Amino acid sequence: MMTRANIAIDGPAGAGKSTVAKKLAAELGYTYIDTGAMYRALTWKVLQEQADPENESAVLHILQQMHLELDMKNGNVFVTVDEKDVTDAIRQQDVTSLVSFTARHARIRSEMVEKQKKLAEKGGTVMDGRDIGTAVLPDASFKFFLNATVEERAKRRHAEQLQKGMQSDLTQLQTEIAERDRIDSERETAPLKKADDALEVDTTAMTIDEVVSFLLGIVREVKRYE
Ligand SMILES: Nc1ncnc2c1ncn2[C@@H]1O[C@H](COP(=O)(O)OP(=O)(O)O)[C@@H](O)[C@H]1O
Ligand SMILES: Nc1ccn([C@@H]2O[C@H](COP(=O)(O)OP(=O)(O)O)[C@@H](O)[C@H]2O)c(=O)n1
Repeated sequence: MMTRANIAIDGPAGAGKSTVAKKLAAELGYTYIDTGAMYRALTWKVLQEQADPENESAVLHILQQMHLELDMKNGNVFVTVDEKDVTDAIRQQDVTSLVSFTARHARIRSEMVEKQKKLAEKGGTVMDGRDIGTAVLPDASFKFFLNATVEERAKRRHAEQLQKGMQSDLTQLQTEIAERDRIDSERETAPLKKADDALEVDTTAMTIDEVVSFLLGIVREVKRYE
């Protein structure tokens, strides 16, 4: 019988994780779990409460009090905090520039990892983030680490923001992405890092469909021989 695997997708900002994870999940009939949206939602709430993102106890208190929900509707992730739809708000610049600071604390990460493990306990998930292969799902059946040059990742985000009618400055975006990757890679707890047993895929010169087909090929091929 085909088992329902868990698939871990990690990588730096703009590598294509959420786009690819969503499509892979749809192809396999799996649930997509966007862990970045969880850290973003927490950061949104920290901003609302005018708390200091560097203050671990204050951030932890907010996390323990807030009610966070992730739902898929028509192929998109909707995020609710305390009954309020924050789907668009969590993608705004104020949240983006602070999220790596709230995500740096050990106690925050341990609460988040617990929640994420629970979401995946029945299998059949595609989960994307920074520490999925290393900390959240170390036993995942498939681990991918998507990467691309920082120039390409900034270009992709720039195109996306312009398409959404948002303001965007390519040079600034590249600096912001590189800085966020630096903070994510240098933190002490579960830094952004390829798991030793993950397959790294350089997507710089690949289209979205090429990346999806490549990953899907591996998942289907391996499952056939399980
Ligand atoms: N291989 C690719 N080629 C071109 N554009 C891509 C590719 N992968 C993703 N994108 C686009 O780049 C942007 C960032 O992708 P996203 O999935 O949000 O990245 P991540 O989740 O890794 O931050 C999106 O607009 C997406 O459509
Ligand atoms: N598993 C995860 C997911 C996200 N994060 C943090 O949350 C931020 C936002 O993640 P995201 O996946 O939404 O970011 P993008 O790659 O979409 O820009 C990251 O820069 C990390 O600081 C994390 O620490 N661990």
